[in-house]
Order: sequence, then structure tokens, then C-alpha cells
Amino acid sequence: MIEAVGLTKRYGRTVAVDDLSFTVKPGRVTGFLGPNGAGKSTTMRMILGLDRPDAGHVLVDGRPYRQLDRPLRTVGALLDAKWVHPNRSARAHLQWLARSNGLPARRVDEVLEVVGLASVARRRAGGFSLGMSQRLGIAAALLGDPQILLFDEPVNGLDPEGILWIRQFMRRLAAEGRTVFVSSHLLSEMALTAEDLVVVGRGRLIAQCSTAEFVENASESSVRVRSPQIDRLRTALLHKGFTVHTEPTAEGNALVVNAATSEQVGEIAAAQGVVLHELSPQRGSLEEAFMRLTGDSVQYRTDTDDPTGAPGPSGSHAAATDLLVPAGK
Ligand SMILES: Nc1ncnc2c1ncn2[C@@H]1O[C@H](COP(=O)(O)OP(=O)(O)OP(=O)(O)O)[C@@H](O)[C@H]1O
Repeated sequence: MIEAVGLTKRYGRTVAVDDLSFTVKPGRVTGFLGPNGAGKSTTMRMILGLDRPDAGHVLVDGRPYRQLDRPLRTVGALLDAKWVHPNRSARAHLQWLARSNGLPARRVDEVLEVVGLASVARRRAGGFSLGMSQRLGIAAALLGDPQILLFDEPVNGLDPEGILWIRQFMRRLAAEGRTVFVSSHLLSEMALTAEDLVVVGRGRLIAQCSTAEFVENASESSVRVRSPQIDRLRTALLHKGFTVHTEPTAEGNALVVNAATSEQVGEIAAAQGVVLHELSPQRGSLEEAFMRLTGDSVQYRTDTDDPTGAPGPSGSHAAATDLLVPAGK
């Protein structure tokens, strides 16, 4: 369990994390979702005692990280996969970590096996691909067999096979009853991986709920309807106060009725004696839900959004549309 209460962190005039409170439960993968610069990495560093909050606190297993007796046995983290001595072998890297943290040497071979690196354990970690480095980082996080795991953007830059592996692996860790907290700005990835979400924008909590609830609550549902008497149906819907737009389809024009249920549209059609060829509810995507909720929380914008084209305060110039990049791109 991870519990953050009123967590706040400022860097000069930038409020990186702003009065953030949330809970991450065991036995589930919880996605930590937010645009670039939303404060995800800063929050993770505070959970791990690497940054001190200016206000509030965060507890890991009921205690601040710095007060844990044997932190690696409680919480493991993958923050930066390239954090490894390039000339050391994967095995030597893990042996060094195990020794310096008082963990049994046998764990090294166990975790190498678990992440599928046993056959390359004696190779220089500096020559590893990004996917292999991620696996090595995960092996390091698992050394102490912790119940709580943090992964900061673990699929960034991975190929589809690597993404699938990480996704399945995180689910497996959660199924073992562990607390798995994984940050990402990739909504499509989180939709496939996480059961629960903590959503942040500009350091503030935007939502904490299940992924399904997030989509359900944040996205407007609409209904697509096709009819040979489409004009009559449109008039009736407009008369009832619905917003309608026309969508060309292979089978002719369809109407999309916003903020409506199929029951409402079907009943209006029946009352008018209008024949329907299609009546399909459209569920809003996670991307739509996210954009709706974080719309004005996106710190950096595209050149088209920002006529000056000026980079954000940290020099980063990630586009709002980065949020929509499908996993693996
Ligand atoms: N060491 C630092 N010094 C100054 N500002 C910082 C520092 N670390 C983070 N920030 C600022 O704090 C804000 C939050 O950054 P953070 O890296 O936590 O966000 P993030 O959600 O992890 O974003 P990304 O996905 O881009 O990594 C940003 O405005 C960032 O520029």
C-alpha cells in the first residue's frame, strides 16, 4: 500500500507536485497517468525518499521510506533503466546491489531467471538493448522480493514485444498480491495495463478511480444511428434538444447523437415511426476522457496551439498530442 497525503514539491517557482493525495492498493496494477511535466517522476522520487516534500507526506507500507528498516525488501523501483555500470555484467551488477543491500546472493540468479536474462547474465550490461536494460532494471527492483513496486515510464522506447512482456509481467506481479504503481503518459498503454488510475495534471490530482470508471465518468457517450428516413429522425432529435452531427459511412450517412443513450434515440425514432438500420452506443475512449479532464492541465503545447512556439519552463517542448501516441511508437 502507498498512501500520499497533501504531497507538495516546489522547484523555485515551479510547483511540481501540488497537494497531492492518493492511495495505491495491493493486488492491482495502478497507472499513474499524466501529461509530460505533470509531476509523476517527482512524486515517485518522493515515495522513494529521493526528494523531500515541501509539505505533506507519503507512506510506504505505513511508514516513510527513510524509516523502513530494509527498504529494498519493502519497495523496489525502476526509475532509470540505464543506471548501470556499462562494463559490469548483468550478474555482477545485481551481485553488487545484493551485497551492498544485505540481500542473499541466491536472489541474483532467481531474479535473472524471472526476467528472462539468465542466458545473457555474463554479458556486459553496457551492450544491452533498451528492452534488456529494462529487464535488468526490473530484476534489480525485485532483488529484495518487495511487496511494492514502482515503475517510471517502463515501456518508453520499447518495441511491441518488449511492451507486451512488461505489461504481462506487471500484471503477474499484481496477481501475486503486490502493489504495482506504474507511471506513463501513454493512455492507450494504461488502458491495456492498469485496473486503477491516479490521474494528475500540473502536479494536481485529477482523478483516482478504476480505469473503467474513468472512461465511463469522463467521456460523454453518444449514439450512432442509421435510417432510410434520416432527415425526419434528425429533425425529431433536434426538436428534443439533442446535438447531432452527420457522419458519412460506407452504408450511407449516419447520425451521431451526443450525450444520448440508445434507449432515448430508439424511443424517439419509434415515436416518429422511423425505421432504423443501426443503433449503436459509442463509448468514449480513454484518450477523450483524458483530454477532457486534463485539457487545461497540459503544461506544454504544440506549435499550432502556441503561436510563439516557445518551449515550456524546463526547456521541454513535448506536444499535447504526445498523450495520444499509441504505445510502441
Ligand atoms: N530537479 C528539478 N529542478 C527543477 N524543476 C524540476 C526538477 N524536476 C522536475 N522539475 C519540474 O517539475 C515539474 C514536474 O516534473 P516531473 O518530471 O515530475 O513530471 P513528469 O510527470 O514525470 O513528466 P515527464 O513525463 O515529462 O517525465 C516540471 O515542470 C519539471 O520541469
